[in-house]
Amino acid sequence: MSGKTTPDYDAVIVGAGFSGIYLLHKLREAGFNILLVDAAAQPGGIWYWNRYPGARVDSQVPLYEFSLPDIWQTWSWTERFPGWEELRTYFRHVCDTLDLWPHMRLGTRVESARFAEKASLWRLHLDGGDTVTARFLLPALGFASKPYVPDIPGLDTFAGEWCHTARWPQEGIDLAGRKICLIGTGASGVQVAQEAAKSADRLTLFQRTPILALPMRQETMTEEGQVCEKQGYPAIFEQRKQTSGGFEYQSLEKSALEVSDEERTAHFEHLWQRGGLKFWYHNFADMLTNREANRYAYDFWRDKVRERIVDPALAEKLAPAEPPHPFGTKRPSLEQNYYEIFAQENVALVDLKETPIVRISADRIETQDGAFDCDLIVFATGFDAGRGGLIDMNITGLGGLGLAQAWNDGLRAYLGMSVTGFPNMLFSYGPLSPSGFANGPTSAEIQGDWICDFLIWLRQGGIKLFDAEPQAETTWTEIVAQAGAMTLFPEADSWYMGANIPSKKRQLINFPSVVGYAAVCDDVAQNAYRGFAT
Ligand SMILES: Cc1cc2nc3c(=O)[nH]c(=O)nc-3n(C[C@H](O)[C@H](O)[C@H](O)COP(=O)(O)OP(=O)(O)OC[C@H]3O[C@@H](n4cnc5c(N)ncnc54)[C@H](O)[C@@H]3O)c2cc1C
Repeated sequence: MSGKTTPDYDAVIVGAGFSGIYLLHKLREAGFNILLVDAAAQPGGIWYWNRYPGARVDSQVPLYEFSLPDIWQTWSWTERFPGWEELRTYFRHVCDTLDLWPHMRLGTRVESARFAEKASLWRLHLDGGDTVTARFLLPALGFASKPYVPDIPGLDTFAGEWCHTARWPQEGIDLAGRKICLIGTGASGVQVAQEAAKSADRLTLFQRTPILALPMRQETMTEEGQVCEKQGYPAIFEQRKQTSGGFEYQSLEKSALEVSDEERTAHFEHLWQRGGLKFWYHNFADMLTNREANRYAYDFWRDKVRERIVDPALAEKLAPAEPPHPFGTKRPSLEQNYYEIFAQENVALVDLKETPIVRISADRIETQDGAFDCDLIVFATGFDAGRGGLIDMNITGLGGLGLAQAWNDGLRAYLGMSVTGFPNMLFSYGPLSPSGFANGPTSAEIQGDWICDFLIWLRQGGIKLFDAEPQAETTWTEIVAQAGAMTLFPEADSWYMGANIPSKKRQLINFPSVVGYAAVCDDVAQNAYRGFAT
């Protein structure tokens, strides 16, 4: 195949999560010849890899599903916050209903992708040795394709089992009777902890920063109940595009500082009782921009959590009197009984700020002040978010420039989809788009529709090549930084700021408004795809 100037496909999509599947459906409908490749053996994206005990979504349905009527009219959920098994079954239903299987090559990793300049096409090397070519490359790798495992001395000498939550063995791991050391208290750490506490002989949870977790308030859902609810779905799907997080509500228009103490507390209480992430996205207008407003939210959260913890020393570690960072500037997760598990005899908390890990040996983790026996280490230590999966795909653009090299001094991308020097490539749910702040399916559909329209426009114009103009890329990258600077996000050492990965440049990696982003993308499209050289 090498040397051909006519590509095998109009486009190759990499990734079979919400973004890739939506793109495949839209582009096929528009008459393009498409191949979708995914390293995972089943569709579902992160819900294939993150199948640890307790893995479930924090965005409730119907927000966390496609808005395509053929799909939701023929599907019903059993839980408001579905787990990974149900999400995987949902994805199979989507692929059956939309007849996507013939266009998908699963269990196949893209090892590298190189832009062939003379032929103006992408050449992809797949594991197993095959090569495919495409006019357009559409990586839909999500932000969480590259798990991060900290470099702790001695891990190679550990005699037990260890794994990252996003590389949980597909056959599962029985947690019953195990001595488990769980490192990390982000969303995945909370979910594993709740499950492990049920049956582990010993669960030791290593915390660097307390998670400011919110009550999930899970609900079971019946088919009959959903028949009624579905009447409201089209409005909800429309509404989620009009908000900053891609959820059903926007933050309030009021400041937390302009209302009385009673009114403020009543709104906090209302959000708290309703559960889910609403306390994050439907709170006062200035919660994420004003320290004083934010502090009210933190204090409310702290007092609610402390009511559930009897031991004052433990309460200070899990819900400190002073906020570890402004509320909501690290992704809050949802919990079901997280704060209660620490009262169990088989559960212990280790504060890594007080006593950092020194090394791992054959059967224990050693910290500065103690040693903790274990036969299973679980790393819930997050991801090299945004860029990791793209860099690992070994993408080479014009003049032999690799993406890793292009991002050496920090992330840059026009509209969070296109990097100058990497023509005919558009990625979804990537860095400098709203991704990390956006409800997944909302983002998949907004970007998927936009990418599909762009490829149709190129086809209509007989245009075979586009590249982001350097100035457009620089301007967008600055806009994201400026938007971030107006918020409290830069005050936290979070993955949103790239701070979880040693040597990663500190910058806000996502644009903090879905609706604002969609408006800019629309405007670019209305203006003959301004900022793209063709
Ligand atoms: C544990 C966890 C919980 C989450 N919870 C929520 C939530 O509550 N709400 C929310 O909105 N979002 C949540 N997210 C974010 C989530 O990523 C999005 O909701 C959504 O799944 C993104 O879909 P995607 O298609 O863009 O990417 P993904 O679902 O990440 O899919 C990317 C796919 O690309 C494939 N891939 C990567 N590299 C290669 C390669 N080189 N070759 C071949 N295939 C490759 C991967 O195998 C993967 O299947 C969560 C993420 C994680 C990790």
